[in-house]
Amino acid sequence: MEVIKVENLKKVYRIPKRREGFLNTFKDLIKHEYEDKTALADISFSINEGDIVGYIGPNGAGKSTTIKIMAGILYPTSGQVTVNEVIPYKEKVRNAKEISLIAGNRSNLYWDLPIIDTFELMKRIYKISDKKYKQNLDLLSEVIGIKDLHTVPARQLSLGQRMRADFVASMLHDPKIVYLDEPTIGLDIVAKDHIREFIKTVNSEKRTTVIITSHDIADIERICNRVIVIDYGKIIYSGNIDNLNSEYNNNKCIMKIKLEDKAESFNLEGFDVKQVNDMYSISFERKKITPSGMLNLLLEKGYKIIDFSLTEPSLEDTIKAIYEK
Ligand SMILES: Nc1ncnc2c1ncn2[C@@H]1O[C@H](COP(=O)(O)OP(=O)(O)OP(=O)(O)O)[C@@H](O)[C@H]1O
Repeated sequence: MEVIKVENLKKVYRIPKRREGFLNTFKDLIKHEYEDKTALADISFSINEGDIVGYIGPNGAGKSTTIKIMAGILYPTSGQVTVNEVIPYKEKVRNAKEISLIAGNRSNLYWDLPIIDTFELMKRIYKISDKKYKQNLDLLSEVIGIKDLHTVPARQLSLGQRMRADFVASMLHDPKIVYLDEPTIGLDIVAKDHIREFIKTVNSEKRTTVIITSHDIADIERICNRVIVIDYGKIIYSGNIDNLNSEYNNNKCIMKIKLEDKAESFNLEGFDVKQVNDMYSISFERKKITPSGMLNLLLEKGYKIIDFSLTEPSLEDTIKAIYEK
């Protein structure tokens, strides 16, 4: 079932022009001039219930702008967004009941209060019943591991603990859709894994739809079943992660070999060869030659191979290649 539909979304920011110099600053105060900045040129996609979608792109691509429009914080310049059959920026309150927006660089917790007080406040704001509140608080605190921290003020928490408490605060009302903007930014590897597992658990137990933006490709690789890549406010890829690798890398693979005779010079015409320490790395496309075909070719040419390994470009390599294009 489709829960989010975005059609021909466009967002142009109007920015006041600022010129250098005292006189110009004075003139700018009297007569405002503006310039247009297109953040979203034309974005269309739909997302089904229970999907975990990675919404990625380089800095300034338009990810946060899209999320803010879907969350009802911003109006688009043109186009249409429907979230749970609601136009989010027109019916903000109705929309807010069904969603949650969690940003790694901002907190929803009250700084000086014990975190349980923020949770209680969420209970009142969202009119959560006593039964549901208790159930969710117990379950979420247990899964994310903050049961012992309920009485600690937010300002005394580490970044990782604060982030986990933020997740609990934002999930108490059982949102159908969760927007995550850089949810693991600044966290250590263990804390990142904890957050990723939590997202997967909530998604599978409650069928929560999750849209996540992150510059940490591991977030996308570990939890998403689909990815949308945008750049300059346009979609450049939408589909599953495996296809992304084959579509952009032509099923490239890299064979690293170590030769018996270290002094032997090595070159393979028609292939990209690099020397890395005492090994050579050969890049080739599977559709041109299979890995076993490559091994046979090397043996036929008389090279004595004493060690070898085969790798495929990581998702990070693929996405880097897309951004560079
Ligand atoms: N409030 C604003 N006023 C003017 N321009 C803005 C505003 N917010 C964003 N922009 C511009 O719109 C474009 C898209 O910004 P946006 O924050 O959506 O990108 P992003 O993909 O989230 O980037 P990042 O990965 O760096 O967070 C950028 O060029 C940015 O400078």
